[in-house]
Amino acid sequence: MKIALIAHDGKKADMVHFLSGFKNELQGVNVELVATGTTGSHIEKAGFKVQKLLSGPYGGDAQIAAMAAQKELGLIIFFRDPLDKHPHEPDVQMLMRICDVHNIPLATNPATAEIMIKYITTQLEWNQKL
Ligand SMILES: O=C(CO)COP(=O)(O)O
Repeated sequence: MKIALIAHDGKKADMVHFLSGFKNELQGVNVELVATGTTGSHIEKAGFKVQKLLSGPYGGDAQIAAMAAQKELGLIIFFRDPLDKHPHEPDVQMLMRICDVHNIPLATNPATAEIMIKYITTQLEWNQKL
């Protein structure tokens, strides 16, 4: 399963902290990570293998939306910063709309993402044992 990761600048540290907490679980299952450019660089530095797309403001969110529309993603984790402005807000809205159009799970905060990651890693672990 492919998981897309995106974090606004004010939430990048939260993303790295979150993923690091699930490193063992994620490494034990068949999960591929894809991320917008700068988020991907942070994740890579934390020791994860990740496919990096364009930076968000340069089209990275749109690339993730295209992957979602083509059913290439099992889950999107997007830690948005609700206290900051973003020049590419239309792309952000478009990504969230595409997730709803195609019924793609989208976690926009760590509490939701934790529930999803725990569920997914348990299910994948179970399937890999079958
Ligand atoms: O802007 C973003 C999400 O809207 C994230 O993009 P970066 O990961 O390139 O900073």
